Amino acid sequence: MELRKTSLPGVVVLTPQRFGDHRGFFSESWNRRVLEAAGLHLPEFVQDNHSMSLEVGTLRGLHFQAPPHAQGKLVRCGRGRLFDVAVDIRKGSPTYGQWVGEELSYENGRQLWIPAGFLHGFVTREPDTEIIYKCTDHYAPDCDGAVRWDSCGIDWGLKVDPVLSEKDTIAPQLADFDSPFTYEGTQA
Ligand SMILES: Cc1cn([C@H]2C[C@H](O)[C@@H](COP(=O)(O)OP(=O)(O)O[C@H]3O[C@@H](C)C(=O)[C@@H](O)[C@H]3O)O2)c(=O)[nH]c1=O
Repeated sequence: MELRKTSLPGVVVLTPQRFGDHRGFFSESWNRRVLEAAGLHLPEFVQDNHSMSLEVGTLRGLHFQAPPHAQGKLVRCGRGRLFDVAVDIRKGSPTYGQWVGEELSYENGRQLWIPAGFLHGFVTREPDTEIIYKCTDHYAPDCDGAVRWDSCGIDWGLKVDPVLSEKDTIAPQLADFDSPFTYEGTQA
């Protein structure tokens, strides 16, 4: 397991080991003991999500769940290729409003750990791209929230207009958004 810090403290890129042979490969996509030995202590996960997006340029985000159902997410790509993004929305954080992005693909096997207190979103870079992510809290529609994808200065690398949900089209701009999160220092 290889761990790489990003420019946002707490957001980490993980690359699990792959064992290739004539059949293909084997990889432990999640192993708490291995991660803890490498120094990353993550909260308990209670829900796994899986979605597929048909078209290149499908953009889902930027999403969060507010406390008391805030979610940390461990994200990977099951098929295809996507650009995954986290934005710090913890009030008082030295990196409030800053973003990091990482390309996650079936080929590279990378994962992104996004703690609670960050927006999450992604755009697909191949047709039929699948994303799979573990969450630290259950889905709570009443706590569900979104910020406009184009209000955080993110370079999505888009070559076409994104395919969006209705909810994501009408989300507020980051500048008009009153975040429910407060900075409490860097945490897993
Ligand atoms: C997120 C979620 C949605 N749903 C339902 C609600 C709705 O009918 C349908 C589609 O929901 P959405 O449009 O919110 O799906 P989507 O736009 O893919 O939302 C997801 O985007 C990424 C970026 C995230 O980080 C996730 O947490 C989640 O917000 O699935 C669940 O049943 N459980 C869940 O955990």
